[in-house]
Amino acid sequence: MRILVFGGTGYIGSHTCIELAARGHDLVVADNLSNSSPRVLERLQAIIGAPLAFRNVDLRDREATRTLLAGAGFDAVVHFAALKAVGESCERPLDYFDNNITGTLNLLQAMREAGVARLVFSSSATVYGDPERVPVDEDAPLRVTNPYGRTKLVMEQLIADLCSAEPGFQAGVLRYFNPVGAHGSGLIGEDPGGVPNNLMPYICQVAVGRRPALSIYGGDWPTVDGTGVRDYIHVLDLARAHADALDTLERTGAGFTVNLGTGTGVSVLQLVQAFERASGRAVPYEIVGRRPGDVAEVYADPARAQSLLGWRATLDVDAMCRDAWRWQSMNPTGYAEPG
Ligand SMILES: NC(=O)c1ccc[n+]([C@@H]2O[C@H](COP(=O)([O-])OP(=O)(O)OC[C@H]3O[C@@H](n4cnc5c(N)ncnc54)[C@H](O)[C@@H]3O)[C@@H](O)[C@H]2O)c1
Ligand SMILES: O=c1ccn([C@@H]2O[C@H](COP(=O)(O)OP(=O)(O)O[C@H]3O[C@H](CO)[C@@H](O)[C@H](O)[C@H]3O)[C@@H](O)[C@H]2O)c(=O)[nH]1
Repeated sequence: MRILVFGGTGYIGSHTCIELAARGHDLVVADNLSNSSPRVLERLQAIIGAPLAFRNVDLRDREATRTLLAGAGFDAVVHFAALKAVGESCERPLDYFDNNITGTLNLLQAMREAGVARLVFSSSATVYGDPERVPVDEDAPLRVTNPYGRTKLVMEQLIADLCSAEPGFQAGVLRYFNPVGAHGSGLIGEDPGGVPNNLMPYICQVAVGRRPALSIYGGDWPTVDGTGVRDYIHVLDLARAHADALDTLERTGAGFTVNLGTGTGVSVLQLVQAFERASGRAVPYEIVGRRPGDVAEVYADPARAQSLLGWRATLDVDAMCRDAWRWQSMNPTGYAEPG
């Protein structure tokens, strides 16, 4: 298939490009580089062993998005491009609505005009808010707790309405749990700007000496050891799911919404210990107050992804930590030049 990967220089998009290229697809990567480095492209080309077409396009630019798709012969679009920081979305909700929702509308319109009828969309477990029970399956009530989550829910709904109105249009909606880890080459990985919001990149930066200690947000949650429990999933497993989702859309002609998680909950302390084992480095931490908006325990029921896509996660927490550490130790300052 000829595939447009929007947001393809980002963390999950870049790993997915490798999987799609390995399966013989012809790729065009588009991104406005608002949260990724152009260096990703060089690294991707080194891993793939072939040139990779890149277009610097902002999804908010409707004309540029139309031009990108028009007559380009794409069979499908994989749509990663979004702003994703929960705290920032509370401070700047309009930017999130504009970037994520308007951007997605522009993309859907451009797809329609260009006759591209297959979409794989990055959604998030954030659409479940604070779930009533775990594991969470796809029929659990949807309720969001912040503007970022709202954009994901609205985008899912817009896509569902379009699929109902136009039976030829098919979408695979993928609800990711907590993506971590990196490609085994150590050449690409997660490189958040500023202070990391998420646990694994924070642990990596402590282990590599960029930050003194991890703050653990709460030691009194009703969980196995009092710290928050999440479903961490290796980004390589996640990448594979996108290729499987495209194959499933092509094979069945029917859209779907699936959770992508391992089905296993891991606490903050368990992740810290696994990381220390994998890296041989100490990760000093202190337990501080709870972070506003956090919940005790969220992990997936991944059964639907297995039955519909034939996909299940195969890489465990030790592999996630080993690969995250390889990336961080080979690139202590991420994609930026050290110094
Ligand atoms: N990483 C997570 O924890 C997580 C969890 C659930 C869902 N998701 C979703 O998965 C997708 C990918 O996440 P990621 O972790 O790779 O994030 P990322 O920020 O690394 O990648 C997103 C990419 O999209 C690009 N982009 C953003 N707005 C754009 C625009 N208007 N036009 C063109 N490009 C634009 C950014 O420059 C970046 O390269 C996002 O939609 C995110 O919301 C991520
Ligand atoms: O410095 C830190 C960072 C996180 N945590 C804890 O670690 C766990 C995981 O936190 P984080 O990595 O921030 O993930 P989530 O809070 O689960 O949120 C992520 O996963 C959600 C579900 O996919 C998405 O909606 C969010 O956008 C994404 O940030 C939670 O218990 C946090 O309290 C700490 O203790 N210290």
